Amino acid sequence: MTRRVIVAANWKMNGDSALVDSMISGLSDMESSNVEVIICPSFPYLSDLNQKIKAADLDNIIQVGSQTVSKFVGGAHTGEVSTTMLNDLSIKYVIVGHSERRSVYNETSEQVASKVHAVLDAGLNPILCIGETEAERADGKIESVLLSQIQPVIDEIGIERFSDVVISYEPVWAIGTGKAASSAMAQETHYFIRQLIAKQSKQVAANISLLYGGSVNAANCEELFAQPDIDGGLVGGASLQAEQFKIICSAAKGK
Ligand SMILES: O=C(CO)COP(=O)(O)O
Repeated sequence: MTRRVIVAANWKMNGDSALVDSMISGLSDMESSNVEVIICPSFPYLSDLNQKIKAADLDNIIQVGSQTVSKFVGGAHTGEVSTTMLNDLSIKYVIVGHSERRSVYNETSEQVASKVHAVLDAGLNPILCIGETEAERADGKIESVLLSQIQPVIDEIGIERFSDVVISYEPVWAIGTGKAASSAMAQETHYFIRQLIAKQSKQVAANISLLYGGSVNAANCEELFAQPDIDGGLVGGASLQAEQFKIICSAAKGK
């Protein structure tokens, strides 16, 4: 896949039917651009959001994604949702390995790799989240942590298929804290990630889309997205307000 500009909304476990409706009306004046806009609500709202996007003629601008998925295709897995089900609902993207899933639900990088594999096999687009904690940064472990999160995925799917993965670098200390990484710090880490991939394939490194996530808002998005190795963002809190989210999507235009 070639490098794309993407702004994705991760609603996390927030929102309800009213939010779906207010987002559709708030985003109804969005125009088509080079930016792929994706909204990832909780499972119960995927179908409703997707149908309302189509009904509002926004489906050439906004796509829908889920926040996680099972690595299994079906069967006795109570509480889980499969890629087959997401395909059935015409969902195109899946966030995989968000730090909240890793830390609260103990997802390992090997499990995350299996999920990425399942997502690709189903013809869906994975958004793989990686990022270090504050303590790991303080200990100078950023690079080894990022490698330990990326390499199991490359080992699982092979470097050629890795270009179909969108990466979101989300330093854990920047998530939900209001303390985004500075644009220089984010660029430095994105550059490192691209170089790390380039050691295995220069072509994949050039083509892969690298998003930044962690306290992206209407005030800091422009500077972050202006960085050469930042191809867009994965937005939490600020994606729950249509006006802020539109500003963030606009800031990625023309990259
Ligand atoms: O975790 C995030 C997106 O996946 C970032 O969340 P915030 O934008 O709320 O910091």
